[in-house]
Amino acid sequence: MRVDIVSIFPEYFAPLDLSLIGRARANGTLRLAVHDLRGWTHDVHRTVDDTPYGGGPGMVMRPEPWGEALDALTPAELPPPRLLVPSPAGVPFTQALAHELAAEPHLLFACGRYEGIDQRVLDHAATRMPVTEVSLGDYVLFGGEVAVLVILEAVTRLLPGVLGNAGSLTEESHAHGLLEAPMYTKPATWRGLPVPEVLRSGDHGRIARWRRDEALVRTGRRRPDMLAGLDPQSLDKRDVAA
Ligand SMILES: CN1CCCC[C@@H]1Cn1ccc2ccc(-c3n[nH]c(N)c3C#N)cc21
Repeated sequence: MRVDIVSIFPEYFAPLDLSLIGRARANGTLRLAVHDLRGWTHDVHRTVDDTPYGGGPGMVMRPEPWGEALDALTPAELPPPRLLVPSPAGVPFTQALAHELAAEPHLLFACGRYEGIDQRVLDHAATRMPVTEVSLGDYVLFGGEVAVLVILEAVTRLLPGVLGNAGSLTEESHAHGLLEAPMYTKPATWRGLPVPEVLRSGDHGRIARWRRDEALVRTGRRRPDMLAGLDPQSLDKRDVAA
């Protein structure tokens, strides 16, 4: 997968040299490049923002540098990338969308700042590539960089070979529509608190049932909305009893 990121704070993405993403880049699974939007400005002050038409607080990101940046990163001889624009007004970023993005050959992230990017940048881009405005959640950040870090981590871990134990992808929260069951490791008792006996029983059927039951209870208590969205086909009669 090829990933291009455009931002006025390219240094935000230094952490992408670390850990599993760093390894994915080193082995070629992920080909990532970060670009400074100011590289597409032509004035001495390298201006990327201006006052909003219609008035109001703050500044808006000018369309010209963005237009030139997106042109430079979407050469006509290559298939167009999917443009992702983090925004509080975007569609919710979910595990399902992470899987969708993990299947894309080329992602192009546009990190806005200030009050956002001039809408015409997205409208013009949509005439030549798929554009998705995406939101991490119902809270407000300073800009899109943190969102790109989150999205990139969620997507990269789904790429083949990135996670050593691909099995963990099938057992984690949101993978099967439920929150993950509680996890334990040694010692068997810690500060007087024991590990649930079933997890030390060696009975894998009982363990799987216990984990399923715990996941259902935890999801019902913390995220009843997820239970409502669960495919009834994925439940069995023992779940109903749980
Ligand atoms: C505060 N300021 C005036 C109100 C509008 C937003 C603006 C700040 N801002 C500029 C670019 C930009 C991109 C993403 C986000 C963002 N906030 N919350 C999310 N879940 C986000 C995502 N993903 C915020 C951004």
